[in-house]
Amino acid sequence: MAVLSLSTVSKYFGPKVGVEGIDIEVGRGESVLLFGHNGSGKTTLLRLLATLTRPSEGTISLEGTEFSRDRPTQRGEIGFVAHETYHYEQLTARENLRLHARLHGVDRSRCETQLDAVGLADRASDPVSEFSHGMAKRLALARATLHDPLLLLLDEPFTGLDQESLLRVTDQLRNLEETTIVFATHDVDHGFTHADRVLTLKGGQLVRDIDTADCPGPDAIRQQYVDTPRQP
Ligand SMILES: Nc1ncnc2c1ncn2[C@@H]1O[C@H](COP(=O)(O)OP(=O)(O)OP(=O)(O)O)[C@@H](O)[C@H]1O
Repeated sequence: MAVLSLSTVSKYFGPKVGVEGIDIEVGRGESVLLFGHNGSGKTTLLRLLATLTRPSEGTISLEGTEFSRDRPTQRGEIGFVAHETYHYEQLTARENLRLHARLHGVDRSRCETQLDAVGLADRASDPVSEFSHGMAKRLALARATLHDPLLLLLDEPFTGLDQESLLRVTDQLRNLEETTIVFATHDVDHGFTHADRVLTLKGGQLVRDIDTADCPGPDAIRQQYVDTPRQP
């Protein structure tokens, strides 16, 4: 059974199309790259999957249970690293993770494991306001995976990372074999390395769904990007 199912999902912003008529099934442990021009619907789709916004039409299910329109109960099964990192800037890295641990009923000792995994153990007592962008992003990944979510959503996880942060983040992702991952990135090289499938969006619609195993490499994806003209 698919872990994640979308059936004719659309999201409209007034007359504007966010996404339209999306049908997707994603299996456990599968890693799916969302690809497309600016404005093609990647963030809208991630926000729908994160239950931060509701579809205008269609249904989304996680492990066979449909997201309820009023009160989605699946948030505890989902981890999300958005464009913004949304930390409490005045709190330390450890305090940020402990808050999240309390919220999800996770043992606080796991915070230390996570800080270590993203290479922030020696900065655990520093306020996040003193962190670089890459460090804040690493902490966001530690927070998003702290409660061992079934579904991990990542919006541009590689953007603005220095070499060390990039290695830490990619290492973390590689270790999440059981987690279903949906991520959007313009960094095709890293995206391709971590994806089992590439979904291409255009004007909010899903126009291509290919397994990376059937694709010659990131250049072919890049070429497809060039060949897919922008929506007017
Ligand atoms: N809150 C909103 N109000 C109105 N229109 C919106 C809103 N959010 C998204 N849109 C529109 O929905 C479409 C899809 O936007 P979205 O942010 O999902 O694209 P994207 O593929 O993530 O782009 P990028 O690569 O720039 O991050 C765009 O036309 C955008 O203008």
